[in-house]
Amino acid sequence: MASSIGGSLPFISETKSEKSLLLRNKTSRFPFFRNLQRNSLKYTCLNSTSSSSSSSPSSSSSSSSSVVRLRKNSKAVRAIGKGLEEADNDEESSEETLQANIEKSKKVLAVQRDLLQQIAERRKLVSSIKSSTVDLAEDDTSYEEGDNSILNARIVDDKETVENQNKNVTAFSSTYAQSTAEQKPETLPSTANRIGESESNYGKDLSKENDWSDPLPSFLSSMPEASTLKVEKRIDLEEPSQEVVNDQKDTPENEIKPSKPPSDKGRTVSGTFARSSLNAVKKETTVKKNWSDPLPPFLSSISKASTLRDEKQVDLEEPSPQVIDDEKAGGERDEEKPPPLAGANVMNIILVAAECAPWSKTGGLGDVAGALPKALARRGHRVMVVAPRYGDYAEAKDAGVRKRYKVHGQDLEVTYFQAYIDGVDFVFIDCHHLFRSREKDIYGGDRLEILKRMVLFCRAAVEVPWYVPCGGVCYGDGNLAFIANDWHTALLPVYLKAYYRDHGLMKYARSTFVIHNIAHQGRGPVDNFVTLDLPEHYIDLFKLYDPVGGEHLNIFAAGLKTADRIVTVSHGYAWELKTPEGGWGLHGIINENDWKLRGIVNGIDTKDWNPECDVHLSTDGYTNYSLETLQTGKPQCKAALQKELVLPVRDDVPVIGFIGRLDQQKGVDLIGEAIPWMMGQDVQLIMLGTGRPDLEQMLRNFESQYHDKVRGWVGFSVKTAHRITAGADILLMPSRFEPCGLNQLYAMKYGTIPVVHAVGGLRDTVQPFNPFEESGLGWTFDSADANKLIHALGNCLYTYRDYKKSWEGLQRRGMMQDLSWDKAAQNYEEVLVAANSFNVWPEVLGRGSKKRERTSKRKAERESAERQVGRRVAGLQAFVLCLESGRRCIYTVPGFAPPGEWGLARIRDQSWERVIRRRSGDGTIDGGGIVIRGGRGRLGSPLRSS
Ligand SMILES: Nc1ncnc2c1ncn2[C@@H]1O[C@H](COP(=O)(O)OP(=O)(O)O[C@H]2O[C@H](CO)[C@@H](O)[C@H](O)[C@H]2O)[C@@H](O)[C@H]1O
Repeated sequence: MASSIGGSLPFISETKSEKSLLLRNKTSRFPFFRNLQRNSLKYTCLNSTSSSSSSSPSSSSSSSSSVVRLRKNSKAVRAIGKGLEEADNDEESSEETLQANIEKSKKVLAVQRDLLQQIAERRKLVSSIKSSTVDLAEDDTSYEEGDNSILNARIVDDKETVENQNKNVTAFSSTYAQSTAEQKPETLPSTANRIGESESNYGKDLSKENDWSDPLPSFLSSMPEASTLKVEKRIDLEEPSQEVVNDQKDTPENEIKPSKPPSDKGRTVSGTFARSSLNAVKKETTVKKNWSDPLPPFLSSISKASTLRDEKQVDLEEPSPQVIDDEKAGGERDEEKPPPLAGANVMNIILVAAECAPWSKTGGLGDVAGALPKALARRGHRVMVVAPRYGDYAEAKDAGVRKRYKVHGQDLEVTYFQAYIDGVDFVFIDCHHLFRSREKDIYGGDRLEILKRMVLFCRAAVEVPWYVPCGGVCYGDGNLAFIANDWHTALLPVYLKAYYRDHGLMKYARSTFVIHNIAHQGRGPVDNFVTLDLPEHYIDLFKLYDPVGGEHLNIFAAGLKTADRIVTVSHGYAWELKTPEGGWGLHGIINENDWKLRGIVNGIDTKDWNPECDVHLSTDGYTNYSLETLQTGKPQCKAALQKELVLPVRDDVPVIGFIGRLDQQKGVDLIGEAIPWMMGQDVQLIMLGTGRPDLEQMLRNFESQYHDKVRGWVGFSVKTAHRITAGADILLMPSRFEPCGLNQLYAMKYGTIPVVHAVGGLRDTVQPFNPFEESGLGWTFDSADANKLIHALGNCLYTYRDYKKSWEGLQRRGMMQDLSWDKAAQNYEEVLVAANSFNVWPEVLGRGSKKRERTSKRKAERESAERQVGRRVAGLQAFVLCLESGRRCIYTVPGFAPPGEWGLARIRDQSWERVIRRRSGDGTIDGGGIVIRGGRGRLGSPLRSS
């Protein structure tokens, strides 16, 4: 019988020690179970008793001890048990007596069953109350609105029911409690409940932990347990213990799944826990709100817990700031702050330029200096822009740093102003004497004066990472990359080398020199060298002889030679620079340094130059427009432009725009040559520019001569530039050379069709229209010739008039391009990484061959290299870059990757040094470096293949 009962009721069949073990297991996983353990063991005895007494009359001792226990625990049970004892002692009893005893036994069982039944019902009731409080907590609105009558009635009903139910078990539980000397008072109220928990599992397999759970995590489902509440409370108010977190993770029914895969595991777990805790707190508070004292014991304890959290209640309707912060922090970090796009290549970048939009701008350089750094910052780099302070810039505050420099015998004080905008530190170097006086004409003054400005600017700029704290911390030279731009800052790489690197300082700061326009080189007499304040032997870097300038001092040349990398702003221009026509006397140096030159096409600032949100289109009849509203928005802008410039407001006439410096480069004179033809067409021409006086006058003449068709705006107006770009149908760019050109990019973004001379960046960015395939972005002409311009413009006008669909296709294709800086920024990053890596090479190679020296220095080299690359390097894979006689030629270790191009070198059992030496030993390398990617390991240690 016992076995059969045991078989069907595994819990009963378990030995005490087994059950104890089971409970201990539970206890170890759920802290609150520790408080249950003692009581649970008692229930185990009780259950054993009942099962024994009912299952096996022969096991009298067991039966009798059970009855003794029952007597201790309940008056009713005691009375019946007494009857049983008497029955046991009377072996000669009649059959009726036996029958009576059996009946009595049955009654005992019936009473027990009844008790169990009541307890089970009570437990159900508790569950339903809990779920109703969960509903309440979840439905804050209806609760808050005060429409609680039905709810309150139900709760009162429930409460009464609970109290009635409790009365039924009070005698049992209180007696039991009294008889249990070691029982702690605070656990008493929940005793019955625990019985309920135990007994409701009667007939179930308790080894299945599901029996202990409801949909809530187990520590929450045991809310009635006061001690449990305390545990919860502690957990809620403090960080969850690792054990608790692990318990949750380990326990299937308690799984609290993170909503997102944990990037920061600890934080996610913690955040999830905080949310769970919040729910628990909410439930408890709701209970407190609806139930008045006297409460059933287990609810009193909830009340106590709630009271203890009174100060938190305000936060409960709205989650506590801490919880929100936690969640936000987790969420934002996951969603809004993904790992940097630059990954392990993250570095400190300082872009130095003579102008920076929107504070100072005369052309495209200002645009680039204002936009490229933001794109680099978006990739995760720490980025600074250093520019002169020509005026009062509202955003920039005095950094409180003062420095003095002597330039050309003049003692000059420099101050630094600083702003942090869009993730970029903008540092403006102020020197009233040299910069502030030039607000209206930043490149004005005589040659020496300009040279002095640039000398001061570059000397101060190269030291900014040491003196100007940004966000409280100076950049320093760790993993630092300078980006110098055009001749104005070509001295920066030279100063970096002469003042610092030659002396073992800023050893791992690198410089990249960007060519926006090689036509301006900072040429001057060789005598000007003294102004540069450089060691005598540096003069060779500057001296240049060419048929145009004779022997002269060339700032641009020195920058090209000294920089670690050279970038120019398009692929086409990179090629042109190497030609005598495009190199402007520097093509020889460019060719020599071809290995470090790369073309990267500019992007555009899609916040500034975007028809959808262009601030200059929000007034005066202009409107913002998008691809969807192109057909209405753009004509509206066109009409507004015609109106503003007092031209006939006509939708059917093509409006041709020109924006740019009025100089030889921009080919504005070609427009002059084509004007007679153009005026024979039904067109309107709007030109905006400033520059050479003769060309400015030309614009004025055109306007007065063709007043019904031409407007020539002489001046610099950013607003008008934006409005022409939006209102014109066609943008003319007949530049003789154009390193990149930004206006054609802006035009395409605004649905304005470019007609350009296919040169430099214009050729790279404006694919010619192909009417057969309906492809391309505009019209190009292949030489700087007025007739060619006329031919291209004629085709364009023809399409505009007669092929509206093709025209719209051109507009849409242009607008749909991704012209943002993001791609370019990624390319710049590659260049900066290469600049950083390149110079590992001579330092690694340049050591003596003696083994001891090698060993002692290797560590320092390795550490330096690691510092420079900014992380542990090498390991499984390495790129080995070697240079051969000025040709860009990248080798890898023979046998492991194809030579002559980038390749993956899987280097087996070869030390870093041996790799280098083997290559250098066979005479194929006369310069070069190493780029290391990924993996773990250390430079200098054996590199093993995976
Ligand atoms: N009168 C005026 N009023 C208002 N705004 C005016 C203006 N004249 C010009 N601009 C603006 O200045 C910028 C000119 O940029 P460009 O790239 O066309 O020429 P720039 O030759 O100065 O730049 C050099 O550097 C850039 C950046 O690398 C290269 O794209 C380019 O080919 C190279 O010559 C545009 O934003 C344009 O709207």
